[in-house]
Amino acid sequence: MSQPEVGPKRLDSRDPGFAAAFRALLEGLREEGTQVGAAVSSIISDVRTRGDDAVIDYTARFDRQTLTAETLRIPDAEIKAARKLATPETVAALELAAARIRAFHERQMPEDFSYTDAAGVGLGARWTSLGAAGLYVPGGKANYPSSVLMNAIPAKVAGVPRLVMVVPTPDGIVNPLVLVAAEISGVDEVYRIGGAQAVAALAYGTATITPVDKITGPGNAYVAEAKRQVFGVVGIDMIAGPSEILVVSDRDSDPSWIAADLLSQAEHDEAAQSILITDDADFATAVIAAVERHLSVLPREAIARASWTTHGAVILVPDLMDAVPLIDAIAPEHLELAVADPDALAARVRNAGAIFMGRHTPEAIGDYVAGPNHVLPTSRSARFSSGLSVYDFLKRTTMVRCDAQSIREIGPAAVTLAEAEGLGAHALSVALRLQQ
Ligand SMILES: NC(=O)c1ccc[n+]([C@@H]2O[C@H](COP(=O)([O-])OP(=O)(O)OC[C@H]3O[C@@H](n4cnc5c(N)ncnc54)[C@H](O)[C@@H]3O)[C@@H](O)[C@H]2O)c1
Ligand SMILES: N[C@H](CO)Cc1c[nH]c[nH+]1
Ligand SMILES: [Zn+2]
Repeated sequence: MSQPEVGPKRLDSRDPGFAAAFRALLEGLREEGTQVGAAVSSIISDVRTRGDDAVIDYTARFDRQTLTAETLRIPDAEIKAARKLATPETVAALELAAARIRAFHERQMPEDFSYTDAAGVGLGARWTSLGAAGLYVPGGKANYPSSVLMNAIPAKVAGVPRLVMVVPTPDGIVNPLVLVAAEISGVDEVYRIGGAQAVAALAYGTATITPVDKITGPGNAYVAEAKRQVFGVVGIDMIAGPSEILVVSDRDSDPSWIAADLLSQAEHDEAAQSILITDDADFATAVIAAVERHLSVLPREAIARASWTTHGAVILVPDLMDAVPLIDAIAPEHLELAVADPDALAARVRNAGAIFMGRHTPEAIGDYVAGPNHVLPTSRSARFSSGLSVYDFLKRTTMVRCDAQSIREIGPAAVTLAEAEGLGAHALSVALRLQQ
């Protein structure tokens, strides 16, 4: 295919230069390193030393908001009052989304197990929730109430007793829908702070904010770097990169639908990536033309256009099954299969954060109301990780129970292994119990 001067990259898997062009495309999916490490580490150490005072100073500097220790937290009355600032349809839509997300995540709850083996040893594993989870909600360019539901509901379903949300409110402006979503999903405390200082406060605590056990949620480069730096003190979910969508479509899809699907992720971020794989060159051309038509009516046209023209790609393959190795290499955050038999393709795909099956399942339905989580692995990390779930808010503890008889059955082998490792106290602690 010929390359247009501006627009998505066009690749054909039959071209001799395809392998190199595809490698370059994958390179573009790699998370870019950030240059904010030193600034973030100084903010974190300041919050550890000066607590609330440091958080208040950074909030004044970056969010142009004057707070005191007493006003860091958004009062429950203000959160309840937010409902009156939202339209009834929006609240109803959030409630429908919450119910569907809750129902899906309830199905993920794993079961404890226990049994007694042939040697008479009692064995098992039980799940317990984290004690406290911190949810970061971005407050600058993107401020999504749907992401509040997606982070908070799995934690609630897992049984986390304390859920703490932080959201920067630049110039004091709060998005009421974010507060409504927090209330619907059962968030216990909300603080009007953001950036690395909020992450540090959640991880280390201040006089006002009791520390949490794990921090989840997306954010800008400062937030992502802060999460990296506090990992180990607390758990984190993932470092989320820009959104991605990969659509595989045959010629029978409506080009206008597919164009809108590609733009649905392009409009998130200039760095988002939207890729179409198809087996029909005319269809590819029709989708590119439809993208142009849609772009001009989008409220976030500039962002979507920048993303599509710099990171968009259309790949032509001779047969749709030839898409499978490309999908696995891209390991997309979202994979849409707009083909006649999505099951046949899906069965062969190993790497994808979430799969949307068939022409009537746009990715955007999953962003809001389908039920599965929309916090998904990006930057090819679907090769080794999964989307946010109740498992992120649970941990497993194993249990062992020997009695005088069963320890005599398995203990001698433990003594042998301890001696082989030169660990005398290990050997002794078992051997003493064999002499009863
Ligand atoms: N993957 C997802 O699901 C998803 C969802 C929503 C948002 N996002 C991403 O989250 C990001 C949100 O970023 P945002 O900026 O809009 O909001 P944000 O809340 O992440 O960042 C705002 C904070 O950044 C800090 N900050 C800004 N400039 C700073 C500086 N010079 N030095 C130190 N700290 C500074 C401030 O403390 C401010 O409160 C975007 O990149 C967006 O794409 C991703
Ligand atoms: N698609 C985004 C995650 O990649 C999530 C989102 C929030 N609102 C709309 N979409
Ligand atoms: Zn989205």
